[in-house]
Amino acid sequence: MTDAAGAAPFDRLIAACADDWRAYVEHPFVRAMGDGTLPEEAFRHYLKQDYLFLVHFARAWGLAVYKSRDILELRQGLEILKAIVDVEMGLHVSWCAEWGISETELAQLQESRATMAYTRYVLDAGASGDLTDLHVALAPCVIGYGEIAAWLLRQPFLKREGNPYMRWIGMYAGDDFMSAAAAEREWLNARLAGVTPERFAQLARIFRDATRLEADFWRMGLTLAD
Ligand SMILES: Cc1ncc(CO)c(N)n1
Repeated sequence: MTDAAGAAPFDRLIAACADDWRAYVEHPFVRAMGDGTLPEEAFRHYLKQDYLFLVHFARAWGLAVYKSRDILELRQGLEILKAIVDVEMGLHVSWCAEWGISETELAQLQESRATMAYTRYVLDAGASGDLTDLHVALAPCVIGYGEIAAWLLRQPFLKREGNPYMRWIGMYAGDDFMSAAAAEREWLNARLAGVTPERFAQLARIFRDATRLEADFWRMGLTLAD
């Protein structure tokens, strides 16, 4: 689906905050995973906070269920919610274990300010807006991580052998995540087609805010900020 200028609506959201989007996708944390130089301590900090992120991410999809207007939307939200709770969180816990982070430690984590800012922003965008506002706030996660993994795979500096972060890259570049990202992109393109310029500007603001908060999440990992 394209507009008169030939760009899909979701690509126009990215174009509306191109510098912020690039700063997020090509963040120093991301590059350091790619070339394998990311300190393990930074990755561990990120993994722990990402566990807390996933809890609120699941809540956000619960909110999507609540904001649904028909059975299709209900089903879509419910399936994603179930996938996060039943599959992704379990994977995350076992992955943390491999990185030396126990379930007990996860249960006692203190949430960092960057995690709070980002997750509560998304929940508020959804609570005060409609399902489209919520999806737009979630797009930097759902679509962004796929873009990041795909971007890394194209970089000449990517270290494929003996890189402890290759598995992270492989997971987000994998079929499961990529097809979820593609479905999200399609849903957004359909929803954004034909919105008024005023509405588009509103959504572009949410998208930009959420993108900047994702970049802050990377920075939190790098600086070990609490
Ligand atoms: C912070 C963050 N954004 C996006 C994703 C992808 O689901 C994730 N796991 N964590």
